[in-house]
Amino acid sequence: MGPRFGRDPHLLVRRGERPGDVDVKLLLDLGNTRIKWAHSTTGASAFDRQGEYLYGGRSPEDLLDGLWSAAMPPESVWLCSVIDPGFAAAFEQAMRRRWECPVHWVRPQVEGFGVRCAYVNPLRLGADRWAAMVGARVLQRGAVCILHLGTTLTADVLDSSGRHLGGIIAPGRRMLQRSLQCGTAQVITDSDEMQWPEQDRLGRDTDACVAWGVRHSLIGCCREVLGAARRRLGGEMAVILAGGDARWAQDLLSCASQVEPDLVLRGVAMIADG
Ligand SMILES: Nc1ncnc2c1ncn2[C@@H]1O[C@H](COP(=O)(O)OP(=O)(O)O)[C@@H](O)[C@H]1O
Ligand SMILES: CC(C)(COP(=O)(O)O)[C@@H](O)C(=O)NCCC(=O)O
Repeated sequence: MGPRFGRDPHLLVRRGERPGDVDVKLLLDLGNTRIKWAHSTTGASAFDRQGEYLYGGRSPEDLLDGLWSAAMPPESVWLCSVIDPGFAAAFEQAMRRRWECPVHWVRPQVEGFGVRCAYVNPLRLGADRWAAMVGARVLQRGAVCILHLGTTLTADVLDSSGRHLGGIIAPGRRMLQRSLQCGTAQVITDSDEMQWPEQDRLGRDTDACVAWGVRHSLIGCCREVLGAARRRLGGEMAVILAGGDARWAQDLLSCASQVEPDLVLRGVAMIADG
């Protein structure tokens, strides 16, 4: 029996379509907030985003029920993970038990897929940041700044030769909001959903003050990074916005940018294609 997507409160975007019984790679992006997954048959230009889940405290077995419902197992699995290594290992074992197919981990490299990593120890770089840079090179051959607005806000800058010049890691939208609630006694907000009433960009109650504070923190940080990237590159670059809050940020950044919520999966597809 296939997964019961319709009744699952954790499925956020759209129901996973059943892959046909053909050789399909399963691409997984295990982020700190959500699992995103896609199918790929012919590589980077043809990956097919399937859906996304919040983890919701569920077991790997439960999560897998929602990821693949075809009779044939995937040809291979490509796993890009930045979550707890113990949970990721349990996830891998569950997949191996279920499908007996190869499971490949995305690992950052000194150099590969047209990208040269700035880290002295590339294995310390998040696998999702590496995959995003590989994905960005498919989309942009020139200099590029990736702003990834997920659980965290990360930025990574590549010059036109694919040299990674470095980046930043900062708290993301929900993390910022929750840190205020966790770290204070009286900053209490009514909901996780933030509203930005079009006033003068200053709040007049706690909800609005937090909403504007979070927004200014994120957008101000993005603008600082873009300025630093321009100075370092000595000129303009393309801007790619990725992650769950990419669309939200695009409206606010007032610069030319391309939204690619699935940039990590695009990179994983490229890596899986060899
Ligand atoms: N229903 C939701 N649950 C959690 N986060 C959401 C939701 N809708 C939008 N978001 C935003 O998406 C961000 C997470 O983006 P995502 O790309 O999934 O992160 P990650 O790759 O780190 O798992 C959160 O910071 C949050 O602001
Ligand atoms: C910075 C990150 C937490 C971002 O994860 P995300 O917000 O996409 O879930 C992840 O890339 C990570 O754990 N990186 C390891 C440290 C580093 O990149 O230097």
